[in-house]
Amino acid sequence: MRKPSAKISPSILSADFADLGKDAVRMWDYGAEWLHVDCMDGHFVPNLTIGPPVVASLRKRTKAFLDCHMMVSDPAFWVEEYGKIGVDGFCFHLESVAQVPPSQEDFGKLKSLCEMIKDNGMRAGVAIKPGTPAESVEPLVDFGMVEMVLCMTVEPGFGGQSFKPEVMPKVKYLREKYPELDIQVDGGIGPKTIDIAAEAGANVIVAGSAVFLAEDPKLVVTQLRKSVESYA
Ligand SMILES: O=C(CO)[C@@H](O)[C@H](O)COP(=O)(O)O
Ligand SMILES: [Co+2]
Repeated sequence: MRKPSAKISPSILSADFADLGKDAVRMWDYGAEWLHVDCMDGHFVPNLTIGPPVVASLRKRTKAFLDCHMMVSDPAFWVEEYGKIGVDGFCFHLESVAQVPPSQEDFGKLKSLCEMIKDNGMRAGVAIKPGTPAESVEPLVDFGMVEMVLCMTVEPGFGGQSFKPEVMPKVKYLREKYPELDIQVDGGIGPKTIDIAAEAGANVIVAGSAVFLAEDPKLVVTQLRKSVESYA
């Protein structure tokens, strides 16, 4: 069975924040069907980025699938507002809601959070840090609570870090177990690292600095897609 289609999601964390609208539009023009929006609250991670007003302005500018990566301590607090804005994907961190591995009580919380995300018109995704095992998210996939697992390939918080190849066995394991699952990788992905991630089975590709700092960002978007498609 082929893995799901490639989705390229440039991370606007590396864009020019004084010109976000323009950068969002040009990513769509370069062929990126998703736009990755890193929402950080300064608590879950030691960095502060953007929230609802900016995400709402982005929504007005782009037709891309708005892929919000919620690096926040209380994701449930934000669900309704992001739903109203018209965000497409709401991906919360497992570690922000549950112990690792999650307890029985945590599964109750996770289930209601995922239901809330869907009731507010968004796709639910779960993100895990490099050190969090794949097994911790299996029940969320098995019970249809999430449609995407994001395997972080750097510690969340900042763009421009180095890709962690040690995360790849986790991606491989999830791909073998779930051939139709959207598996996203995020952190340090670019032309030099994409083949490792694509071969492991990732199909949703986030790239920030590799796209925005490139001389030819369109070429990078095309290279990322080609690599994912060649390992389909
Ligand atoms: O979520 C994050 C960082 O926490 C990412 O989305 C980064 O913004 C990706 O940037 P690069 O590593 O591709 O520069
Ligand atoms: Co991200």
